[in-house]
Amino acid sequence: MDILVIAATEMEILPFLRLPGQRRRGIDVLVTGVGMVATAFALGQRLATARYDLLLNVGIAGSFDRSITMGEVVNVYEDTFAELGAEDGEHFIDIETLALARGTFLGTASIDAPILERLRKCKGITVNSIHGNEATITDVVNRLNPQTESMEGAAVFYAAQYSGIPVAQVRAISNYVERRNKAGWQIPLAVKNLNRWLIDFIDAHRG
Ligand SMILES: O=C(O)c1cccc(C(=O)CC[C@H]2O[C@@H](n3cnc4c(=O)[nH]cnc43)[C@H](O)[C@@H]2O)c1
Repeated sequence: MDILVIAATEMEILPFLRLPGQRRRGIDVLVTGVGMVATAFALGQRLATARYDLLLNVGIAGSFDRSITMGEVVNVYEDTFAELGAEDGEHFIDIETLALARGTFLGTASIDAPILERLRKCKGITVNSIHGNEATITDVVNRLNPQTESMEGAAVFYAAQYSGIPVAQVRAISNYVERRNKAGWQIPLAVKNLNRWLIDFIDAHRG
């Protein structure tokens, strides 16, 4: 199985990148840069010249859901471009209601693997700006009821959908989505747990 692991930054998958090459055999890694545009561009370029059986987007993420513990690794099965649409005074009209494009995409990998199945399944949104304002957080929760937030997930699902390649998104929670509180972020814990999961997953699927 040819797998492409996609991460926004090297920092998020450094423990995986430090594995001996032999253990990473058959697995390609793409570090895209942060955000939807960088991700779509890098992934589009890669998929123009290489074939994969599975795209696996990994990274850290924020959580709206306080029942998810800091550092928990989750399976984001659905992801929405939360800012894609139009403002109409106080209201927001999403891109699907405008009938201009699809705004929500699904993880499509039918991986019969307990290692993926045992993760909590979460509904995610993808944003250009990390939420850090109580009013806009309330608005997006009321509108989309998301559990997680990243800056790339929906772009990876989009590229996978239009390339016809199965895709999964696995993220570890580094912070709660709240008024900006950088001191509360636990990036090292999230990166450690994410990479433990990734290494177990790859060991189970290499070959
Ligand atoms: O906000 C900062 O000051 C900051 C400083 C260092 C690193 C970062 C990040 O790595 C965040 C961007 C990165 O992580 C994902 N992520 C993590 N938490 C969230 C979130 O609450 N909302 C959206 N994205 C988040 C994201 O996918 C980026 O790739 C930030």
